Amino acid sequence: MKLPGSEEMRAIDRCAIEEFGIPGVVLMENAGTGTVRLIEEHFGTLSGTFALIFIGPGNNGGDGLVIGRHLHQRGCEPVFFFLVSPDSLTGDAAVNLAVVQKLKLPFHVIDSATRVKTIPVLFKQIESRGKPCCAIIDAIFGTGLTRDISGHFADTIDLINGRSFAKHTPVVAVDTPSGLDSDTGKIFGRCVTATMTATFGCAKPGQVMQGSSAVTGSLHVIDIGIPPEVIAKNTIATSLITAETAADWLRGLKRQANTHKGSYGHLLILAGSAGKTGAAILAARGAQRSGCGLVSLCVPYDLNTILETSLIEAMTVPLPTSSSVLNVSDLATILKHLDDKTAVVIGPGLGTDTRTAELVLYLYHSVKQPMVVDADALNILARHVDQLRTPAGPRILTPHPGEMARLIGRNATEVQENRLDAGKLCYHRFKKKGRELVVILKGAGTLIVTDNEQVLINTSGNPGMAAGGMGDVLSGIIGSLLCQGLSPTIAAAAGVYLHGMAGDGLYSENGHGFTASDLACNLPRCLKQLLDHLS
Ligand SMILES: NC(=O)C1=CN([C@@H]2O[C@H](COP(=O)(O)OP(=O)(O)OC[C@H]3O[C@@H](n4cnc5c(N)ncnc54)[C@H](O)[C@@H]3O)[C@@H](O)[C@H]2O)[C@@H](O)CC1
Ligand SMILES: [K+]
Repeated sequence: MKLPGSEEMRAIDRCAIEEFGIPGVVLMENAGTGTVRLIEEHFGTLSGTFALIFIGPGNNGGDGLVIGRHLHQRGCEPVFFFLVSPDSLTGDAAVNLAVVQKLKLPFHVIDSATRVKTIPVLFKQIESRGKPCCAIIDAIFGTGLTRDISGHFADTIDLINGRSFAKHTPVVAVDTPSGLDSDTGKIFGRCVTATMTATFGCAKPGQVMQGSSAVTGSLHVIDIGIPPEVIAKNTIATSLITAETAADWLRGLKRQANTHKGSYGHLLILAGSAGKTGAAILAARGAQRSGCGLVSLCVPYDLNTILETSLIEAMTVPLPTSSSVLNVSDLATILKHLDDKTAVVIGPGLGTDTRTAELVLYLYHSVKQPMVVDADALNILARHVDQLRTPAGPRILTPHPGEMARLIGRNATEVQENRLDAGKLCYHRFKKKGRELVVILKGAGTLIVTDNEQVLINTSGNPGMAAGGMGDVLSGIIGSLLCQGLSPTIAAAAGVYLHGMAGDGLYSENGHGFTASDLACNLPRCLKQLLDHLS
């Protein structure tokens, strides 16, 4: 599913209007009627009720005017609160204002803090006539919001959110809750907390970012008559990873009867140190349980027994001069074992010892195979950004917010406030010309930034996955999908979806408390479920 940002949505609207000849007022009409239909479906009959409709300065306000007209048509009394002078409306919004004025529908101009305070009084007056309020409609700002909300706009949003005068009345956001940056999910100072959002044409990237559902409420996409040809013709950088897309990407993993392990690649994992052997084990399990043909691990000599006894189906390479951590002095042995491998995972539980760091930097630069760079390998990269040369092969970086903060020189809160910007910044910092790079920013709504700034946002996963070892399993899954022939971007995107899906199965059955090992065990079932759905 495509998620156009505000610029892209403007281009889509323009294309529908100018190139395909669909008038803007028609799109606005469809947006309004679609929203009213949605309200009716969810909140029941509208006849004999009233609704408060807050109208802002742009076309979002125009949508609100259409909504009011159609509520009126269904026997619901619309009460408009204009947050700007009605005379200032232009274009399609002004066209709809003229109709509303001809119908003599009631309105109030709320253009100061003092006037905001009159809203509860007006509400009580209307309610005393014996009508219930069916909804509060937020048509203040849509995709045209560009700066922090202040003054009487902010006061109105605070009043809507507090609404002690109308505690149980649902709030319906038109296109997007006013205050939510539809590109990034950032809040412009204030934001309407909606019960439901009716968004037009397509969902927007900011609406699916971490935490945005707290302000969008349930999100519904309304078809406003933008032809699929218009969507196909316009470049949209962001899309959603769904079960359908993941299944389609994994199509090639369906197995023929006559097959052997050599067809599914050989993954080399460089992970683990004294006290963190579990990270290496979990990465290997993630790889094995997502169908990797063969898995080998390069391990410090002293830890070899632990790994060999825990991973009986994997092979290990005990490194002679590495004791508790991987050591650059074993480089020659590692390079020898790299020769026949399809892909590499480096980082889980490695530690950041200087001898390990030297090894990681060398391999990041020189390994030709695609490489998943995770955990401590990322912490090492973060300390040596200036020394990084063009890598010899594709790289997939898999930071969680803390690691991302170190990679881009911000703190974790800043990363979480604008995950999209953080992902893009990291991509540009590590991108080298001619080499494929994929950045995966983990967390709720994991996002992936890849070449040409394409952004993919994941829809699977749950709070039960906030537990140690989950990331290690993910690195193994992605390594395994690379081994099975998927491109770095698709391995990353399908891997992230599969990982979240395996967690979702466990969470929906028993809630949180499942482990990364449990999740790994659930991978074959999820993979099968996805592949079975393919026609
Ligand atoms: N043909 C179209 O373009 C369609 C547009 N539609 C609606 O139009 C919306 C986009 O319309 P607009 O581009 O007019 O944008 P908005 O309606 O979001 O409002 C933009 C206006 O708000 C002002 N503004 C921005 N930030 C502000 C702030 N912090 N404080 C005070 N004023 C601020 C701007 O100066 C501008 O006047 C969509 O979200 C959607 O609801 C729909 O009707 C479908 C068709
Ligand atoms: K809105």
